Amino acid sequence: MTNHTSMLVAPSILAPSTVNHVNANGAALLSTMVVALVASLAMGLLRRQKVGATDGSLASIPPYTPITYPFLGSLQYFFGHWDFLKTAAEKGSVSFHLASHKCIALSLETRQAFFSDFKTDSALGYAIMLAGTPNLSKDFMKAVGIDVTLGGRSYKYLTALIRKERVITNMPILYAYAYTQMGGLAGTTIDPFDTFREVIFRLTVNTTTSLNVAADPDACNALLKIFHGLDLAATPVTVLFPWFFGPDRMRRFYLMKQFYNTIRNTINERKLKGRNDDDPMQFLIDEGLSTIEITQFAIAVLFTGNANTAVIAPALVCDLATHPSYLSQVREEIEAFISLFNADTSLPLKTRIQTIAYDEWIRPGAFPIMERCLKETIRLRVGTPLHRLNHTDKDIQMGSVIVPPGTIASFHTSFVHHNEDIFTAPFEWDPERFTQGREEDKKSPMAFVGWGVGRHPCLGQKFATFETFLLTALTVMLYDIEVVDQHGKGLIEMPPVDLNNPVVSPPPTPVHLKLSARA
Ligand code: HEM
Repeated sequence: MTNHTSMLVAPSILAPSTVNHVNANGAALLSTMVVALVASLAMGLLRRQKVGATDGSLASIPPYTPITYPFLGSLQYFFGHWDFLKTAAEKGSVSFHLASHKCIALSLETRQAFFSDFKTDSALGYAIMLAGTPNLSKDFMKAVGIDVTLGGRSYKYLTALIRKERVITNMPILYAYAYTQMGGLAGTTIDPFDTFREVIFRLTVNTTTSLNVAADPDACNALLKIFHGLDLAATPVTVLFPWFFGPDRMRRFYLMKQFYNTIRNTINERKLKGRNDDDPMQFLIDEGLSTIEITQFAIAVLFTGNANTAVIAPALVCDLATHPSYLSQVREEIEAFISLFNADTSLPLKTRIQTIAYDEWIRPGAFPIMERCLKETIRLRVGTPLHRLNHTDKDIQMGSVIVPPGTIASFHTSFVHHNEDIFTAPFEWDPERFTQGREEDKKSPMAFVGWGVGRHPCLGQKFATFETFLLTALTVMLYDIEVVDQHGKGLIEMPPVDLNNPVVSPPPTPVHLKLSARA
C-alpha cells in the first residue's frame, strides 16, 4: 500500500524545503514571521506564555515556530515530517498551526511526560493528523458518523479478540492462510511489502473482524483495496480543511460506505444462515454493537493491526537477507524451535509447524536472536510522529509544556530512535546494540519506544510478534532469499530509511525478494 507521502502534491511556491526555509533571510522571512505571529495571536496560541504548574514549576505554551506560512501555517510539516519536527523542536518544544488545527511539536526532553500522560486522547490525535477527521465538536463528529465514544470501547473489544485463549482456537486457520500465501513461491521474485501485507491483512480480518470475510480471499482483497483508496484520499487538504467536502473527502465517504456495505451484507447473511459463536463479528454483535459501530471498529482495528506489522514483518526478512550471518543464526534458531515440537525433518514444513501453539511463538526467550533482530528492525524503521489531542476543556500539562484545549501534541520517535547520543551509528542495523554489556536502549529513559511505552503500550504486540515470527519462519525455512531492486539487481543493503512519512512505510525505493528453493 502506498504511504501517505507518495501521494502528497508539493506545490513548489508553497513548499520550499524546510532547511531552505529555515536558512532564508531578509524580507521574505521577516514578513512571514510577522504574519505568522499575528495569525497565531489571532488564534490564541500565545494567549498565556507562563502559568504556574501544580508542582510549583513554571510550565508554558511553547513559543510559536518561525517555520510557517501566513494563515495556512506550517505546511512544511506535510513535505517532511521529521525535517520539520526536528528543525522546529530541536532546541525545545514549539507551537505551530495547520490551518485551524493548533499543534505543538514536542522536543526530546518532553517525551516522558508525553508518554506518561493519560488525559489526552491518542486515537483522536491520529484521526486528525492522518485522515483529516474533523475536530470541530463531539456533536459534529457524531453527525458525520464518527462516534467518539467507541474509541475507548474499541480497545476493550480488541483486547478480548486477540487474547491468547481466543487466538489459540484459530491456529489451524491462521497456519493455513499463512502457508497458502507463502508456499509455492520458489523461483519467483516478490514485492514482500505487498505479499506480506495481503497475508497479514487476512490474518487480522480473521482474528478481529469476521471468519467469513477472511475465508474469501476476494472479499479480503476488496477490503484491502478500500484501505488503499482511503490512504490515497488522506491528503494534506483533508487534514487542513476537514470541513471541506471536496473530491478527496467525497471519495473517503464513498469508500467508507463500501466498507459498511461489506460488513452489513456479512451480518445479514449470518442472520439468514444462523449464528457462528466463535466468530469475532458474532462477538461484537453479542456485545450489542450496531452495524455502523462494527464498521467503525473494523476500520480502526484493521488499520492499526495492519499498518505497522505489514511493514515491519517484511522489513525484518529483508534486514536478515542483507545480513547473511544473522540469517543463518535465525534459521538455526527456528529449526531448533520447530524440532522441539516435531523433529522429523523429512516432513513438509507445513506439517511440522501446525501443532505449535500460539503462546510458544510469543514465549519470551523462544527466539533470543530473532527477538533482538525484530527489536532492531523496529528501532530503525519506526521513525514517525505520534500524536495526542487535548479533547478536554482544560489545559493539560506535559512536563514544562502546557497543551491547551483542542491542541494536538506530537512527538517524533526519531528524537530517540535515531539519536546518536543514545544509539551508536543509529542508521545501521545492528541487533547487538541490545545485548548485555551494550544495552544502548537502557542508556536513557524511554529510548526505545517502538512498541509504545507509558500509558499507550501497543495492545497488539503479542499478536504482531506471532505474525512476524511465523511469516519470517516460513520465508527463511522454505527459501533461499536475496534482496534485489526492481531490475533484479542484488542489493547488499536496504535503502536508507525515510523518516519523513506520517506512518511507518515501506522503503522509499522498491525492494524485492528473490526466492529460490532451499538446497
Ligand atoms: C510490528 C507491529 C507493531 C508495531 C511496531 C506497533 C507499534 C505501536 C506503537 C509505537 C504504539 C504506541 C503509539 C503511541 O504512543 O501513540 C502502538 C499502539 C497501539 N497498537 Fe501497535 N504496533 C504494532 C502492531 C499492532 C497490532 C497488530 C495491533 C492490533 C491488532 C496493534 C494495536 C495497537 C493499539 C490499539 C494501540 C493503541 C494503544 C493505546 O492508545 O492505548 N498494534 N503500537
